[in-house]
Amino acid sequence: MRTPIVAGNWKMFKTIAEAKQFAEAVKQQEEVEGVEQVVCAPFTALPALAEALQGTGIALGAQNMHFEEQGAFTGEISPLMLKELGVKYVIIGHSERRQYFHETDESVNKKTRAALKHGLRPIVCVGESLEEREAGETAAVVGKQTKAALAGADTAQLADVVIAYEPIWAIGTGKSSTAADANETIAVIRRVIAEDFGEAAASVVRIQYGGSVKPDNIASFMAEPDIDGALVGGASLTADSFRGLVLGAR
Ligand SMILES: O=C(CO)COP(=O)(O)O
Repeated sequence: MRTPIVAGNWKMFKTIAEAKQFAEAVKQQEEVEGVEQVVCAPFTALPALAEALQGTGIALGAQNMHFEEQGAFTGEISPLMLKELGVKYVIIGHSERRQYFHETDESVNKKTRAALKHGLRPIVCVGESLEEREAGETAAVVGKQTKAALAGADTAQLADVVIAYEPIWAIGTGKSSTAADANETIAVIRRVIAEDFGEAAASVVRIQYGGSVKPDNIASFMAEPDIDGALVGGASLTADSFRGLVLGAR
């Protein structure tokens, strides 16, 4: 049994004060069992959230990291720095980072392996563009991204890996994939992992859908056999909406 996982990706939203307000609002709510919950916040909000989220059942996540432990890499944050803050998850290779910050399959692979080496759980993002989808290349594109991201990982580490399938055309557009289409592509991802790491390892990897997930559509995705959770942008920004997502994922 794979435990469902709902992760909020706050992107470049929320000051420290706003992040604290979110945590305070969450504390007023009753805890929900049976769903792993993660908030991936901007670096600047992580220290305050590490404290403010204590006792809420929400784990802390980052949105990126460098693959080296330290060095002359101006502006970057290392796995050790995230660990020190109590960060548990880190988003790797989000399509916005691939598109705007030149992340490649190779850097995604280095970061994924570095996260696993340091005991951070990577949420590895894969997904096709609209052009690729219309050309019938979805399975090939996400298959290649998945294989490249996980190359060289230890089979035993796969239980700590989360893959987020986020079709680029569905991100922030209000146009989500159908649950059936998302499940079909996620099944492809699982098959590709099985080719490289075996059926047993592939069966424990959690694979999320992301792209315009809301409290009122998350249940339809969760009803699909291969979808284990969601990576959510816009709808993760308020405590009420985040709770709606978590309740819908049970
Ligand atoms: O990019 C996403 C999460 O990483 C999805 O964003 P939205 O949920 O805002 O579409």
